[in-house]
Amino acid sequence: MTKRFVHVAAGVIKRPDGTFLLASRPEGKPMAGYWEFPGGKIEAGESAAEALQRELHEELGITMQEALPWVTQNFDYTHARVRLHFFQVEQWQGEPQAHEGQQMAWVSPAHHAVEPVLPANAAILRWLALPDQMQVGSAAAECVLLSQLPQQSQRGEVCGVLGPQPLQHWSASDLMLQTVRPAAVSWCGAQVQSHEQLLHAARLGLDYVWADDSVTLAEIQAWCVDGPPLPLFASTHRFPEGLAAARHIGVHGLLR
Ligand SMILES: Nc1nc2c([nH]c(=O)n2[C@H]2C[C@H](O)[C@@H](COP(=O)(O)OP(=O)(O)OP(=O)(O)O)O2)c(=O)[nH]1
Ligand SMILES: [Mg+2]
Repeated sequence: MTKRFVHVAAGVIKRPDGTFLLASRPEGKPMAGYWEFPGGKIEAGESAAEALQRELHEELGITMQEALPWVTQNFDYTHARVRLHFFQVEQWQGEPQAHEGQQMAWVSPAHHAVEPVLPANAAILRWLALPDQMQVGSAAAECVLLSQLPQQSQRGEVCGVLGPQPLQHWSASDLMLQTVRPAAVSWCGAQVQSHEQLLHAARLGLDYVWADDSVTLAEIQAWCVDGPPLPLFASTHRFPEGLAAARHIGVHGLLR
């Protein structure tokens, strides 16, 4: 019999300098000593955001003021099969305090400094280094080239906070020909035009997808309802109101 999912809400509590909070799991819980994002199980009748609000108050004594839905991850532990609903929390009241005897650490995307981290969180930690506004190549024109001419999309560079690092950026049609993520690249993403393509990118373990201009706002909203399985970029002109509006519905960032 397949185990039922235990639904969990977890918060990436982020300060303006980009550092975020990790906490160690207290003694007595499964996987005690492992580091995690504060949060916990969603109780009957609660939305994921409501559960996070309650957990952050119980565990850290803070009052969350806004939660931006981000990504959802499934993981099979021996103790449970979990579905993790991650949010980014950038506004809260109070100073986080360890209410449950946990250790706490503010860490940066480039340097986590605490170990071991719960295995379901490995991809999450990588993804926190993705900028929220991205273009591929050193000029916007190259981005257009990369996305429109698949034969030229073998290798580019991610700009933004990543600095120049090898990137594989596939067109939607190239994506569907792939069966594994290439080993030699630091970052691997793809253009997507359908939900099927988005799910394929997640199965390959990619770092992001870009819903190109052919994807409607309604489709983007539908893909975000339950949290996309990996960071989702949308096109800049799909969100003329800007990045904040996109993040509000669960889009990671904008790509031009
Ligand atoms: N809070 C949190 N849980 C995570 C993360 N990653 C991850 O795999 N998990 C797993 C570990 C657990 O199996 C599950 C969370 O369940 P939990 O038992 O810690 O939840 P809780 O805080 O409500 O604890 P309790 O009241 O039941 O003692 O999700 C994460 O980043 N944060
Ligand atoms: Mg917890």
